[in-house]
Amino acid sequence: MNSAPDFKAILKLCLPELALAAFLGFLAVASNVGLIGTATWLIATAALHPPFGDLFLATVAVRFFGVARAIFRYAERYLAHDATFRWLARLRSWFYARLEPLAPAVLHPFSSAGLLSTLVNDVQALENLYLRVLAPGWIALGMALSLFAFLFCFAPLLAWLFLFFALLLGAVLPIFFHLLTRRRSAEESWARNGLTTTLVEVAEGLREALVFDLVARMERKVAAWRRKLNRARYRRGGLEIWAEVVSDLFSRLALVSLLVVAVVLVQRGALPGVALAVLPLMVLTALEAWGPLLLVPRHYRESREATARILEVISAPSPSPSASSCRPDDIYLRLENLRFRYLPEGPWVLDGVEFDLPPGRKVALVGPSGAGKSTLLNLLLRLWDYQEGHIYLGGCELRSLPPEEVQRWFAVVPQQVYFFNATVRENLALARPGIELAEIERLARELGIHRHLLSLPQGFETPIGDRGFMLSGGERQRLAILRALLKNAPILLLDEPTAGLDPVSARDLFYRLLEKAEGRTLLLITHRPLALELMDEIVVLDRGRVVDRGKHCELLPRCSIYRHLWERHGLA
Ligand SMILES: Nc1ncnc2c1ncn2[C@@H]1O[C@H](COP(=O)(O)OP(=O)(O)OP(=O)(O)O)[C@@H](O)[C@H]1O
Repeated sequence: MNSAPDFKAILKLCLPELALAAFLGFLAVASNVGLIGTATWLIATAALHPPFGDLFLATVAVRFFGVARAIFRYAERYLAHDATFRWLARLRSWFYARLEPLAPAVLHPFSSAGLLSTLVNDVQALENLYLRVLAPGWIALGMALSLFAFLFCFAPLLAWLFLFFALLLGAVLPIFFHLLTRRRSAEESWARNGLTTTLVEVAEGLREALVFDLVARMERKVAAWRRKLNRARYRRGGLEIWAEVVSDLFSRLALVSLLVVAVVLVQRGALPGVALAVLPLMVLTALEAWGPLLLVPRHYRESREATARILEVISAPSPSPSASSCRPDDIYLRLENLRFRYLPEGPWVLDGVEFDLPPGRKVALVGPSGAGKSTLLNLLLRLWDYQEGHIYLGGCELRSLPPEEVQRWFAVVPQQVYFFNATVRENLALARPGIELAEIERLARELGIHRHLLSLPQGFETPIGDRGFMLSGGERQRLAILRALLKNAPILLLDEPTAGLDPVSARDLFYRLLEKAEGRTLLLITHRPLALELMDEIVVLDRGRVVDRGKHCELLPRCSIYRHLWERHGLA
């Protein structure tokens, strides 16, 4: 499934497999009603001492319905759960597949806690769509129609009375209680979302909370949300208990009414005496299937809200291009009058940037903090789409190329490196699946970081924890460089690659990196004057504009921003 479905399409996704399960559920309830009906008939008739032959068929029917009820119930549960779990798994994979190309540009209005809650809770909430909305609805509807037809054959008045109570218990009461509890349910889901978001914030910001002595404040915040959630649950639960009591009272009232009418009909000779016990008991048994209908409107609304949140995320316009037949014939990168801003009304972060990056050339992009250097790197990787101007890669407009195609040409060391919770080797192997450890070690040796990696507790097999938190800043940076080089992509994008290393190690590692990157195109983003004299060209960026460009020795005397960069580091 490629296009974003609406609520109806999500419903249709689960219909075919689950319709069979619901039909089996209906057969289970019908068998139960049949069992009660035939058993009551058998007992009532047996009291009149008829010949055994008259009871034979009913005895067989009781056995049949008894066994059928169990088999149908088992088959329904088995099929329903199996189909629901498979459906949820499909829904999650589909949601993730839609989510992936959106990251991070389109997702940035959503908080990570919100996304997590959508991926886990909202998809899970759709489980109720079948189990607590569709199945009880279908089963009750099927039962209402068949029992109505059955009763109509004996006594139309009883059939209409049954239909009246069926509608009252199955539609009027649930809708009435839903209207009554709607505000409470909304309060509950608001409090649940608040609690989830706060808990994720607390988990992510624990270190800062400890450092700034905010733990007590955070605990109070969590406790406040928990109290709000408990209060909302308590209020909603209280109302639902009342709803159950009222619904139960009405089913008893249905039984009494049916009995009264049946007595009158028997007295008038319109019904055989034995029907007095059989028909009302069958109705009472059938009405048990009406119990779950009380919560159908609530679960339906929750499923709709969950679907709306899922659709809100995945319906965001994806940066995928319209189909383009252009294929880059080389790796010549050209930026022409490039303009970009993060928000539609926000300031231009890049404003008319122009420069070329021919194959094999080494260019540094320097400038003060906030000049837009990392932003430019994100545009080159197609993580965001630019609004005006052009970026050409091998003659093709970058925007018209699929992000996967673009990302194939680049290896990157970003400012904030992400590592998976796996071993050093596994994280490095991501650069080139199937790569041999020997090759990783060879490159690590050439970069001069082999010794560092071997000094870790289990060498290359050391687990590095979530986001690599078990490594030092310098170790993370070394790994990131090694991983980028292992990718063997023709263009290297380095955003402050040696941040976190002391100046001597940084210089040593960078020189080795340049050696290994010989022949590849290199774009170095930095505001530290690191080996800039070795660059073919230096582009100076300030407030989103290229203010100067040239070689180190040309820029130093004439460009004040560049000179300032060196002076700040005491090098000019
Ligand atoms: N996701 C974002 N949403 C909105 N604004 C952003 C976002 N990321 C960056 N910016 C803004 O864009 C501007 C350029 O940021 P960018 O990170 O590209 O600068 P930089 O030159 O790389 O800075 P530094 O050298 O400090 O890393 C800044 O004003 C920053 O606040």
